[in-house]
Amino acid sequence: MKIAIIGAGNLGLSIAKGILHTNGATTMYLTKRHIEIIKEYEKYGNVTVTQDNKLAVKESDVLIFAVQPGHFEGILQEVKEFLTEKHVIISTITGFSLEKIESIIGKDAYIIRSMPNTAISVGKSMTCLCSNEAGAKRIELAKAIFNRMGHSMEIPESQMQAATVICASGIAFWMRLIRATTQGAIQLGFDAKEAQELAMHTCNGAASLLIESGNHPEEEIDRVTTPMGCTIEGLNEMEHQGLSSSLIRGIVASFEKISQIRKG
Ligand SMILES: NC(=O)C1=CN([C@@H]2O[C@H](COP(=O)(O)OP(=O)(O)OC[C@H]3O[C@@H](n4cnc5c(N)ncnc54)[C@H](OP(=O)(O)O)[C@@H]3O)[C@@H](O)[C@H]2O)C=CC1
Ligand SMILES: O=C(O)[C@@H]1CCC=N1
Repeated sequence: MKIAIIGAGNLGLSIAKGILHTNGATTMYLTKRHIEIIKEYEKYGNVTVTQDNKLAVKESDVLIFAVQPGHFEGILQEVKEFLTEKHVIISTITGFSLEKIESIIGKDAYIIRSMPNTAISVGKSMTCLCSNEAGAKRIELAKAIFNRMGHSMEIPESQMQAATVICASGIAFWMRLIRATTQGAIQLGFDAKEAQELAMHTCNGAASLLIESGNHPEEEIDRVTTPMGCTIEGLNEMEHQGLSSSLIRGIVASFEKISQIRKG
């Protein structure tokens, strides 16, 4: 697979790492304007780092766009004359609709919108996908690419905004929960490194329990909460302080912000 990542920033480089980690490409082009800081990626023999988006497009089949929303249209205009039938266009851009992409490069292009997260760098991204009508013929290919680097789900485009909050921003939300747990553990006497180790692996265990058992979280909570014990005491205090409520409100605020970005 010949892959280009147009916009090798935070997300683009995470995808590049995930692809390298899984030997997912025969050749990979990484583009950005200031390439000095990513030149080191050329140590992987099959990687070319360049400012030249047109070259990357001509030399690749799968094009993953990971630039800021305000840059996307200009870049599509720049490369559109080099797009051919061989290309699969995968956009990670928040709030940029399939219709808008089609209006720039045409309805016949195979266009996929994807919403991965930065855990793609370690092969653990939850990635949501949707496509335009033509792109439906390439959605299985896109799923195969992202399934090598985590788990994917095809969703209607109308849910992409919600998926952005839950899956992409979600990484930051979970990080803060892990960080807060770490701070609690430090207060209880663990040193900082140990505290983070305890928090990370407990979080990993909780998610794995649900993934592997298919159980509802409350079923697992019931197994932990001894009557009159310390777990229910802590959990109820967290809820009195608004734990679930603040998470839900944060998720909704994040969702509403994307609507503003789209309008802007
Ligand atoms: N970060 C995340 O976790 C997620 C981000 N997204 C979406 O992915 C997109 C990228 O986000 P993120 O990685 O955080 O943003 P970054 O700003 O980190 O990365 C964007 C990159 O695009 C490059 N760029 C800008 N102009 C051009 C150009 N003309 N040609 C080639 N490259 C260019 C920039 O580098 P330079 O200035 O050197 O050109 C920069 O490295 C956004 O649309 C975001 O909504 C989606 C899911 C998760
Ligand atoms: O914060 C943002 O707007 C982008 C989209 C999801 C993750 N980062």
